[in-house]
Amino acid sequence: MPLQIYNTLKRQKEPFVPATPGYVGIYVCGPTVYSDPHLGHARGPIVYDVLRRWLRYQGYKVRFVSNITDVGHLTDDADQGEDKILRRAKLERLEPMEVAEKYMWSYFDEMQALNVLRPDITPRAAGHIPEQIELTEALLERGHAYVVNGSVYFRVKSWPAFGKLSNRDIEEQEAGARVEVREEKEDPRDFALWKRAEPEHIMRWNSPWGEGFPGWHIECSAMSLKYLGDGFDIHAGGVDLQFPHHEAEIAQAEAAGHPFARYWMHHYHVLLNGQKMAKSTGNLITLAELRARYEPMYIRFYLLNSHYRSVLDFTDEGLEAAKNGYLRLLNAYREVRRLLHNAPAGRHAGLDRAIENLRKDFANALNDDLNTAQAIAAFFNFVTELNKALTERPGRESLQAAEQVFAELGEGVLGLFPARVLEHQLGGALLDGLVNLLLEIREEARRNRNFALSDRIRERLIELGVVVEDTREGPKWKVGT
Ligand SMILES: Nc1ncnc2c1ncn2[C@@H]1O[C@H](COP(=O)(O)OP(=O)(O)OP(=O)(O)O)[C@@H](O)[C@H]1O
Ligand SMILES: [Zn+2]
Repeated sequence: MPLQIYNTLKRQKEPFVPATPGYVGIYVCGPTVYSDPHLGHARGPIVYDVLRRWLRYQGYKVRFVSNITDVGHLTDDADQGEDKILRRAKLERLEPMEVAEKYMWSYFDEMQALNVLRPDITPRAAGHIPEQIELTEALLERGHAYVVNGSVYFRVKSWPAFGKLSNRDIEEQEAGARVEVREEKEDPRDFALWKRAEPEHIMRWNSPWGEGFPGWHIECSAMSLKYLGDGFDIHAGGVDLQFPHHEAEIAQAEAAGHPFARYWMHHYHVLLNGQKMAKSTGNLITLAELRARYEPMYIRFYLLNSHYRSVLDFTDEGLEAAKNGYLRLLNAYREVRRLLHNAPAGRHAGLDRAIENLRKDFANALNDDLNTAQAIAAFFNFVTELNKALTERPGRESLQAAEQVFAELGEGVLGLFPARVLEHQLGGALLDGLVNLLLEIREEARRNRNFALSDRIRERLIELGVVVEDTREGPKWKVGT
């Protein structure tokens, strides 16, 4: 089965066919950088990271673009209120661009810790003012926008397709629209493409309409078209962005004569106490707080262990369970790597079959609208079979194939086993060698009835997080619980 993606535009799963064979362009709406990222901010980047890795694994050349909003996002969706970054700058007594820089790096650091690949391009809104002005001019020329008092608004009435993504009827929107919005708009449903800067507004640029700043939605249309071209493949973001943000993005691009994204993917929210985690409400747990308590790979595993189109209500117990599940996979991977050091040549039919099944089930899961939870379940089934096979001392060729499947699918696609985790903290040849040496000394001490020494070695290892288990075949150890 080829890759199927749930396309919000069509409200159904569809086979994914890129516009240009062999190439895929993806645009993901990134954060507005005015505070430290929370757990919710990690879901989209991790899910679309797996999408990107999966496409790449299948041989596509992927261009992955994800923006940083550093201007234009106001505290109120109806084009009123303050710029979120400017408000924070006043609070922290910083330049607005210092705020953007500070929180952009805090976001990048978190993404790196979570093993999210860097985007190929990370365009910033403030660095693309000419492109946004140009698109606004094209809309004016075609009669889809109008100028009032130095601001430019998109004329929703002129674009009947407005609402097609979120399935809203524009006439109904008219009835439901808020009445207290700025009187300068022709119609309350219209939205700002460019806004006149009041004297105290320090984030301002020259434009054909005077000094001002771009509306929030226009950056994504301008920057995605610039880097991915007309009719690009996939546009993604959180479900909260469907309306008005994505709806506006489509209207701005298409009304200016540019066919827009062909597949729209939306991930559902991470909740805390039943409510969306969000900066604006303060209902959140930051990634930094979580990382102080948990290895980032537990967090990545936790987020991938549910489907992206289901809401995920965060609990500590859920994360603890993810930790145990993750360690089960990691320890199996470690064990394979350890046994490979001196395995005799040969194959193991049961293990070979388990690897083949894993490859098949994994592909089916991801091809079914990126079902990462199902792909992880396939790994668990595999580890059960693997552990059985390991008691029968499988030969090197089969162990190598098992190592490869962990590397290719576990790390290459799911991004769960970066070198950092394998090599340093939780494994690696040196660590293996040192722990094995200590256990040999401990065995010798026991044989010599030097229990003080053997107990000391065991206790110190436990303190370091190495669990030693004495079995009939000798001591075994693993890292973690
Ligand atoms: N709780 C959440 N779960 C999943 N995705 C989220 C969550 N909150 C935000 N996102 C996504 O993160 C990206 C950045 O969003 P944004 O910077 O607007 O964050 P936010 O926390 O929702 O901010 P605000 O509360 O001010 O609206 C968007 O794609 C958005 O959909
Ligand atoms: Zn966007």
